[in-house]
Amino acid sequence: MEEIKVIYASMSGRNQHLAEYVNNFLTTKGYPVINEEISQSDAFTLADYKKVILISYTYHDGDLPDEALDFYDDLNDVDLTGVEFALIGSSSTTHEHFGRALDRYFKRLTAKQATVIAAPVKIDRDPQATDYQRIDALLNALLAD
Ligand SMILES: Cc1cc2nc3c(=O)[nH]c(=O)nc-3n(C[C@H](O)[C@H](O)[C@H](O)COP(=O)(O)O)c2cc1C
Repeated sequence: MEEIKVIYASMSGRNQHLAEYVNNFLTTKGYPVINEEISQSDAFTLADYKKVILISYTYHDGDLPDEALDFYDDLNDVDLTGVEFALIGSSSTTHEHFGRALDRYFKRLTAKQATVIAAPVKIDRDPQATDYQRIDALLNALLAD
């Protein structure tokens, strides 16, 4: 089966945990997974994949994590035609711009001809059982076609 890329940004561990959950979900179904922390991930290789899962917290005032900025800038210079993305992130409703980093990715990825398969799954801090169900549904949609 085709390799699926999972890229995550995490400062205090929640999104790293979500990346591990996603990895387990995919490998249990038999998909090979490449798992990368975002500062180690090369946006120029994204077009080599058919399916990518991007997992990120939101920082500052509704912005991307600092360690994601190079990756995000490089997205300007790639053509992602034919690549499907799913966006997931734990952030916090205590902040004004809840999970807005995911909205930024949504806009940029679609501007670069990627297909973002659904609205981002935004999770308030620690994931609950219903959040895992939302993640499962998103991943099943990503795998469906
Ligand atoms: C300084 C700071 C700024 C933050 N700003 C936002 C924000 O603007 N919007 C938001 O939804 N969450 C914000 N958060 C919350 C984090 O995104 C949230 O705690 C997230 O679960 C952290 O994920 P991690 O454990 O993977 O690092 C902020 C957290 C900190 C410490």
